[in-house]
Amino acid sequence: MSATILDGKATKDAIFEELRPRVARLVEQGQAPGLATVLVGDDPGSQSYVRAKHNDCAKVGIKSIRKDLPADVSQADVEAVIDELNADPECTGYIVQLPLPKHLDAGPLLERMAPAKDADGLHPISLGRLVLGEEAPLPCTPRGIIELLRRHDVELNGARVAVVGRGITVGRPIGLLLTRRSENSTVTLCHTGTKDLASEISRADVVVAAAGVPNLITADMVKPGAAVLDVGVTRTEDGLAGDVRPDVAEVAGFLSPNPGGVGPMTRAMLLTNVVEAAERNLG
Ligand SMILES: Nc1nc(=O)c2c([nH]1)NC[C@@H]1CN(c3ccc(C(=O)N[C@@H](CCC(=O)O)C(=O)O)cc3)C=[N+]21
Repeated sequence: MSATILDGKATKDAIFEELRPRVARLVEQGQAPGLATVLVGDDPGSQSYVRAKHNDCAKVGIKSIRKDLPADVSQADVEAVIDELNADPECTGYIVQLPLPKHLDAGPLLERMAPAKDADGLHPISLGRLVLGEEAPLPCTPRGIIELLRRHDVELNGARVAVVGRGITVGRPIGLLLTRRSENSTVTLCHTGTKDLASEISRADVVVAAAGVPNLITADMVKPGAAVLDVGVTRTEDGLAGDVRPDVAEVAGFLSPNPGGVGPMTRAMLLTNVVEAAERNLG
């Protein structure tokens, strides 16, 4: 048996097709969505992610604005850029690309962003609204994972989901989404303090591997037929490695590859958040 591939790239393309007419309608109504990115420094990985986001915007007709700042920019100068984007009517949503250089204090910068323009869904106000069950932009990677599963008819209602990793962008928030009534999953959050990871994984119908530990999830742990999402990426001497060992494909029912899985879905959800924010502005 070999797993059905959860193709994030093709699914992203399908979502872009759905966004294009919504963007055109917003433009007609004078509410053109505009995504801005704030990028500090010249990390090649970050630069390539940001470039991809601007290419995506061009594909669906969203205006995009780039704020590229030098690696040694001061906290005050980043604050000034954030204030400028908060005030700019052409920017309806934006992100500050993470990680930021160590001399910058990320928390106060992210909190300074206007919550209505939070395209990542990671602003403390957005995360608070998610906990409260209020409408808010949703964190892009968790939302992308759920969308990828839904579009491949993977059952979430009543499913046992094992999440591995408690990071802010994926592991911590995804349980909030999956345990809403609309998803109705039962979630176990595993982390470095988990006593028996293999036994937690073996019970799961869906495994979300977001630990950033290469090959952490192995075929012997996975319940036959389970859906496994490889979210972690680590740069190793032999190139990029995911959290899921390739032999998992022989046991899993569904597998999201890395690259080509959750990464493109994250970008599709970023643009979805921007379009939805512009639609909310229309009322
Ligand atoms: N404020 C902020 N928001 C983010 O969403 C954010 C961030 N900072 N910092 C870094 C991480 C990482 N991230 C990725 C998004 C898409 C791909 C993606 O599309 N990857 C392609 C491959 C792209 C390539 O090969 O370069 C794939 O998986 O197929 C990867 C990684 C978003 N992040």
